[in-house]
Amino acid sequence: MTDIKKYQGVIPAFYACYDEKGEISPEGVRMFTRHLINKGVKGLYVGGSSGECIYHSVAERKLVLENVMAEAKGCLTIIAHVACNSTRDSRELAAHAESLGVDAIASIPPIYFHLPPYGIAAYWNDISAAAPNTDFIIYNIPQLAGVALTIPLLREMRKNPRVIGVKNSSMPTQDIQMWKDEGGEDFVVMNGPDEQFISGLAMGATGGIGGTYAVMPELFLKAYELMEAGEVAQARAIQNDICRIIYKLCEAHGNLYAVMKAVLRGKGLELGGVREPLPGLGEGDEDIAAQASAMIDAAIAKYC
Ligand SMILES: CC(=O)N[C@H](C=O)[C@@H](O)[C@H](O)[C@H](O)CO
Ligand SMILES: CC(=O)C(=O)O
Repeated sequence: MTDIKKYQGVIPAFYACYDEKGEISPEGVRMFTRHLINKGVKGLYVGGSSGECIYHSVAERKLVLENVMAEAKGCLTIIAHVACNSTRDSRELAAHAESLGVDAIASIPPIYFHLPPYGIAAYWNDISAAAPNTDFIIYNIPQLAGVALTIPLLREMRKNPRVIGVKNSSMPTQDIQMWKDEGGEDFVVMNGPDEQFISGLAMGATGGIGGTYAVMPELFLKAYELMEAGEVAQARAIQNDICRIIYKLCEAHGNLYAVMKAVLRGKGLELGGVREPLPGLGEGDEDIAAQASAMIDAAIAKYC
């Protein structure tokens, strides 16, 4: 039986941490993990989109997870995203994640080739079978993966007792309602789009996993707390500020993750840049990061 409480709350997506040469920095990973533990988040989503997983080798992804676990095991809920292009590599990461004692593994659908539903189910079940004692979370992100979760596919996947939930990054919050209704009371459904955090919660999401949480965890934690308490008006005020901050971050020429790491750099946390082909910071982007950082500080001072 899943302990749904483990997934109730704010789970930042972990960023890739590089040294000055652009290699994975184990020290950076540990420092960033400690930083987020100190902020009071519920857990971490490691090796997902925000973790730049698709640009990392299997060995690099293991190194990241090992260093996160060294700091966070036993004090945070850890969800390791393990999907690679091939089932073979994904299974290797799944088994590795289980050996480290993560709470759950997660997987996007197979990318590039749009496989039929039975091919997607086989991929997910093969990955899950490589971590036979670990919860499995389906990652639905149709706008990037190119294929979407459907109710028939979810029904098929729920024959696997390890499938405990969906991380839903599609834009309709209606999808959250559908997965939750199909899965039942104890089924975990995590909100993806940070711009709709409180709407996802209102539709019944268990909690959220998001790419921008790590630059402003205080705001997401406060919004979550207010939604739990039924204080929707104040939660909405925070959500509005969160959205304005995200729009500011997205004004930059550089990739969102590069800008968010610039924000964290300004707060004393050096996590490096982003791996190519993601565009790094361009002219004027430092200013945008500084403006976003000031907006974050002001919102924290106002609400937290
Ligand atoms: C498409 C995508 O990456 N979605 C992320 C996960 O659901 C979000 O957390 C975004 O990073 C966030 O909403 C910013 O747009
Ligand atoms: C943002 C997110 O959900 C990810 O990193 O996959």
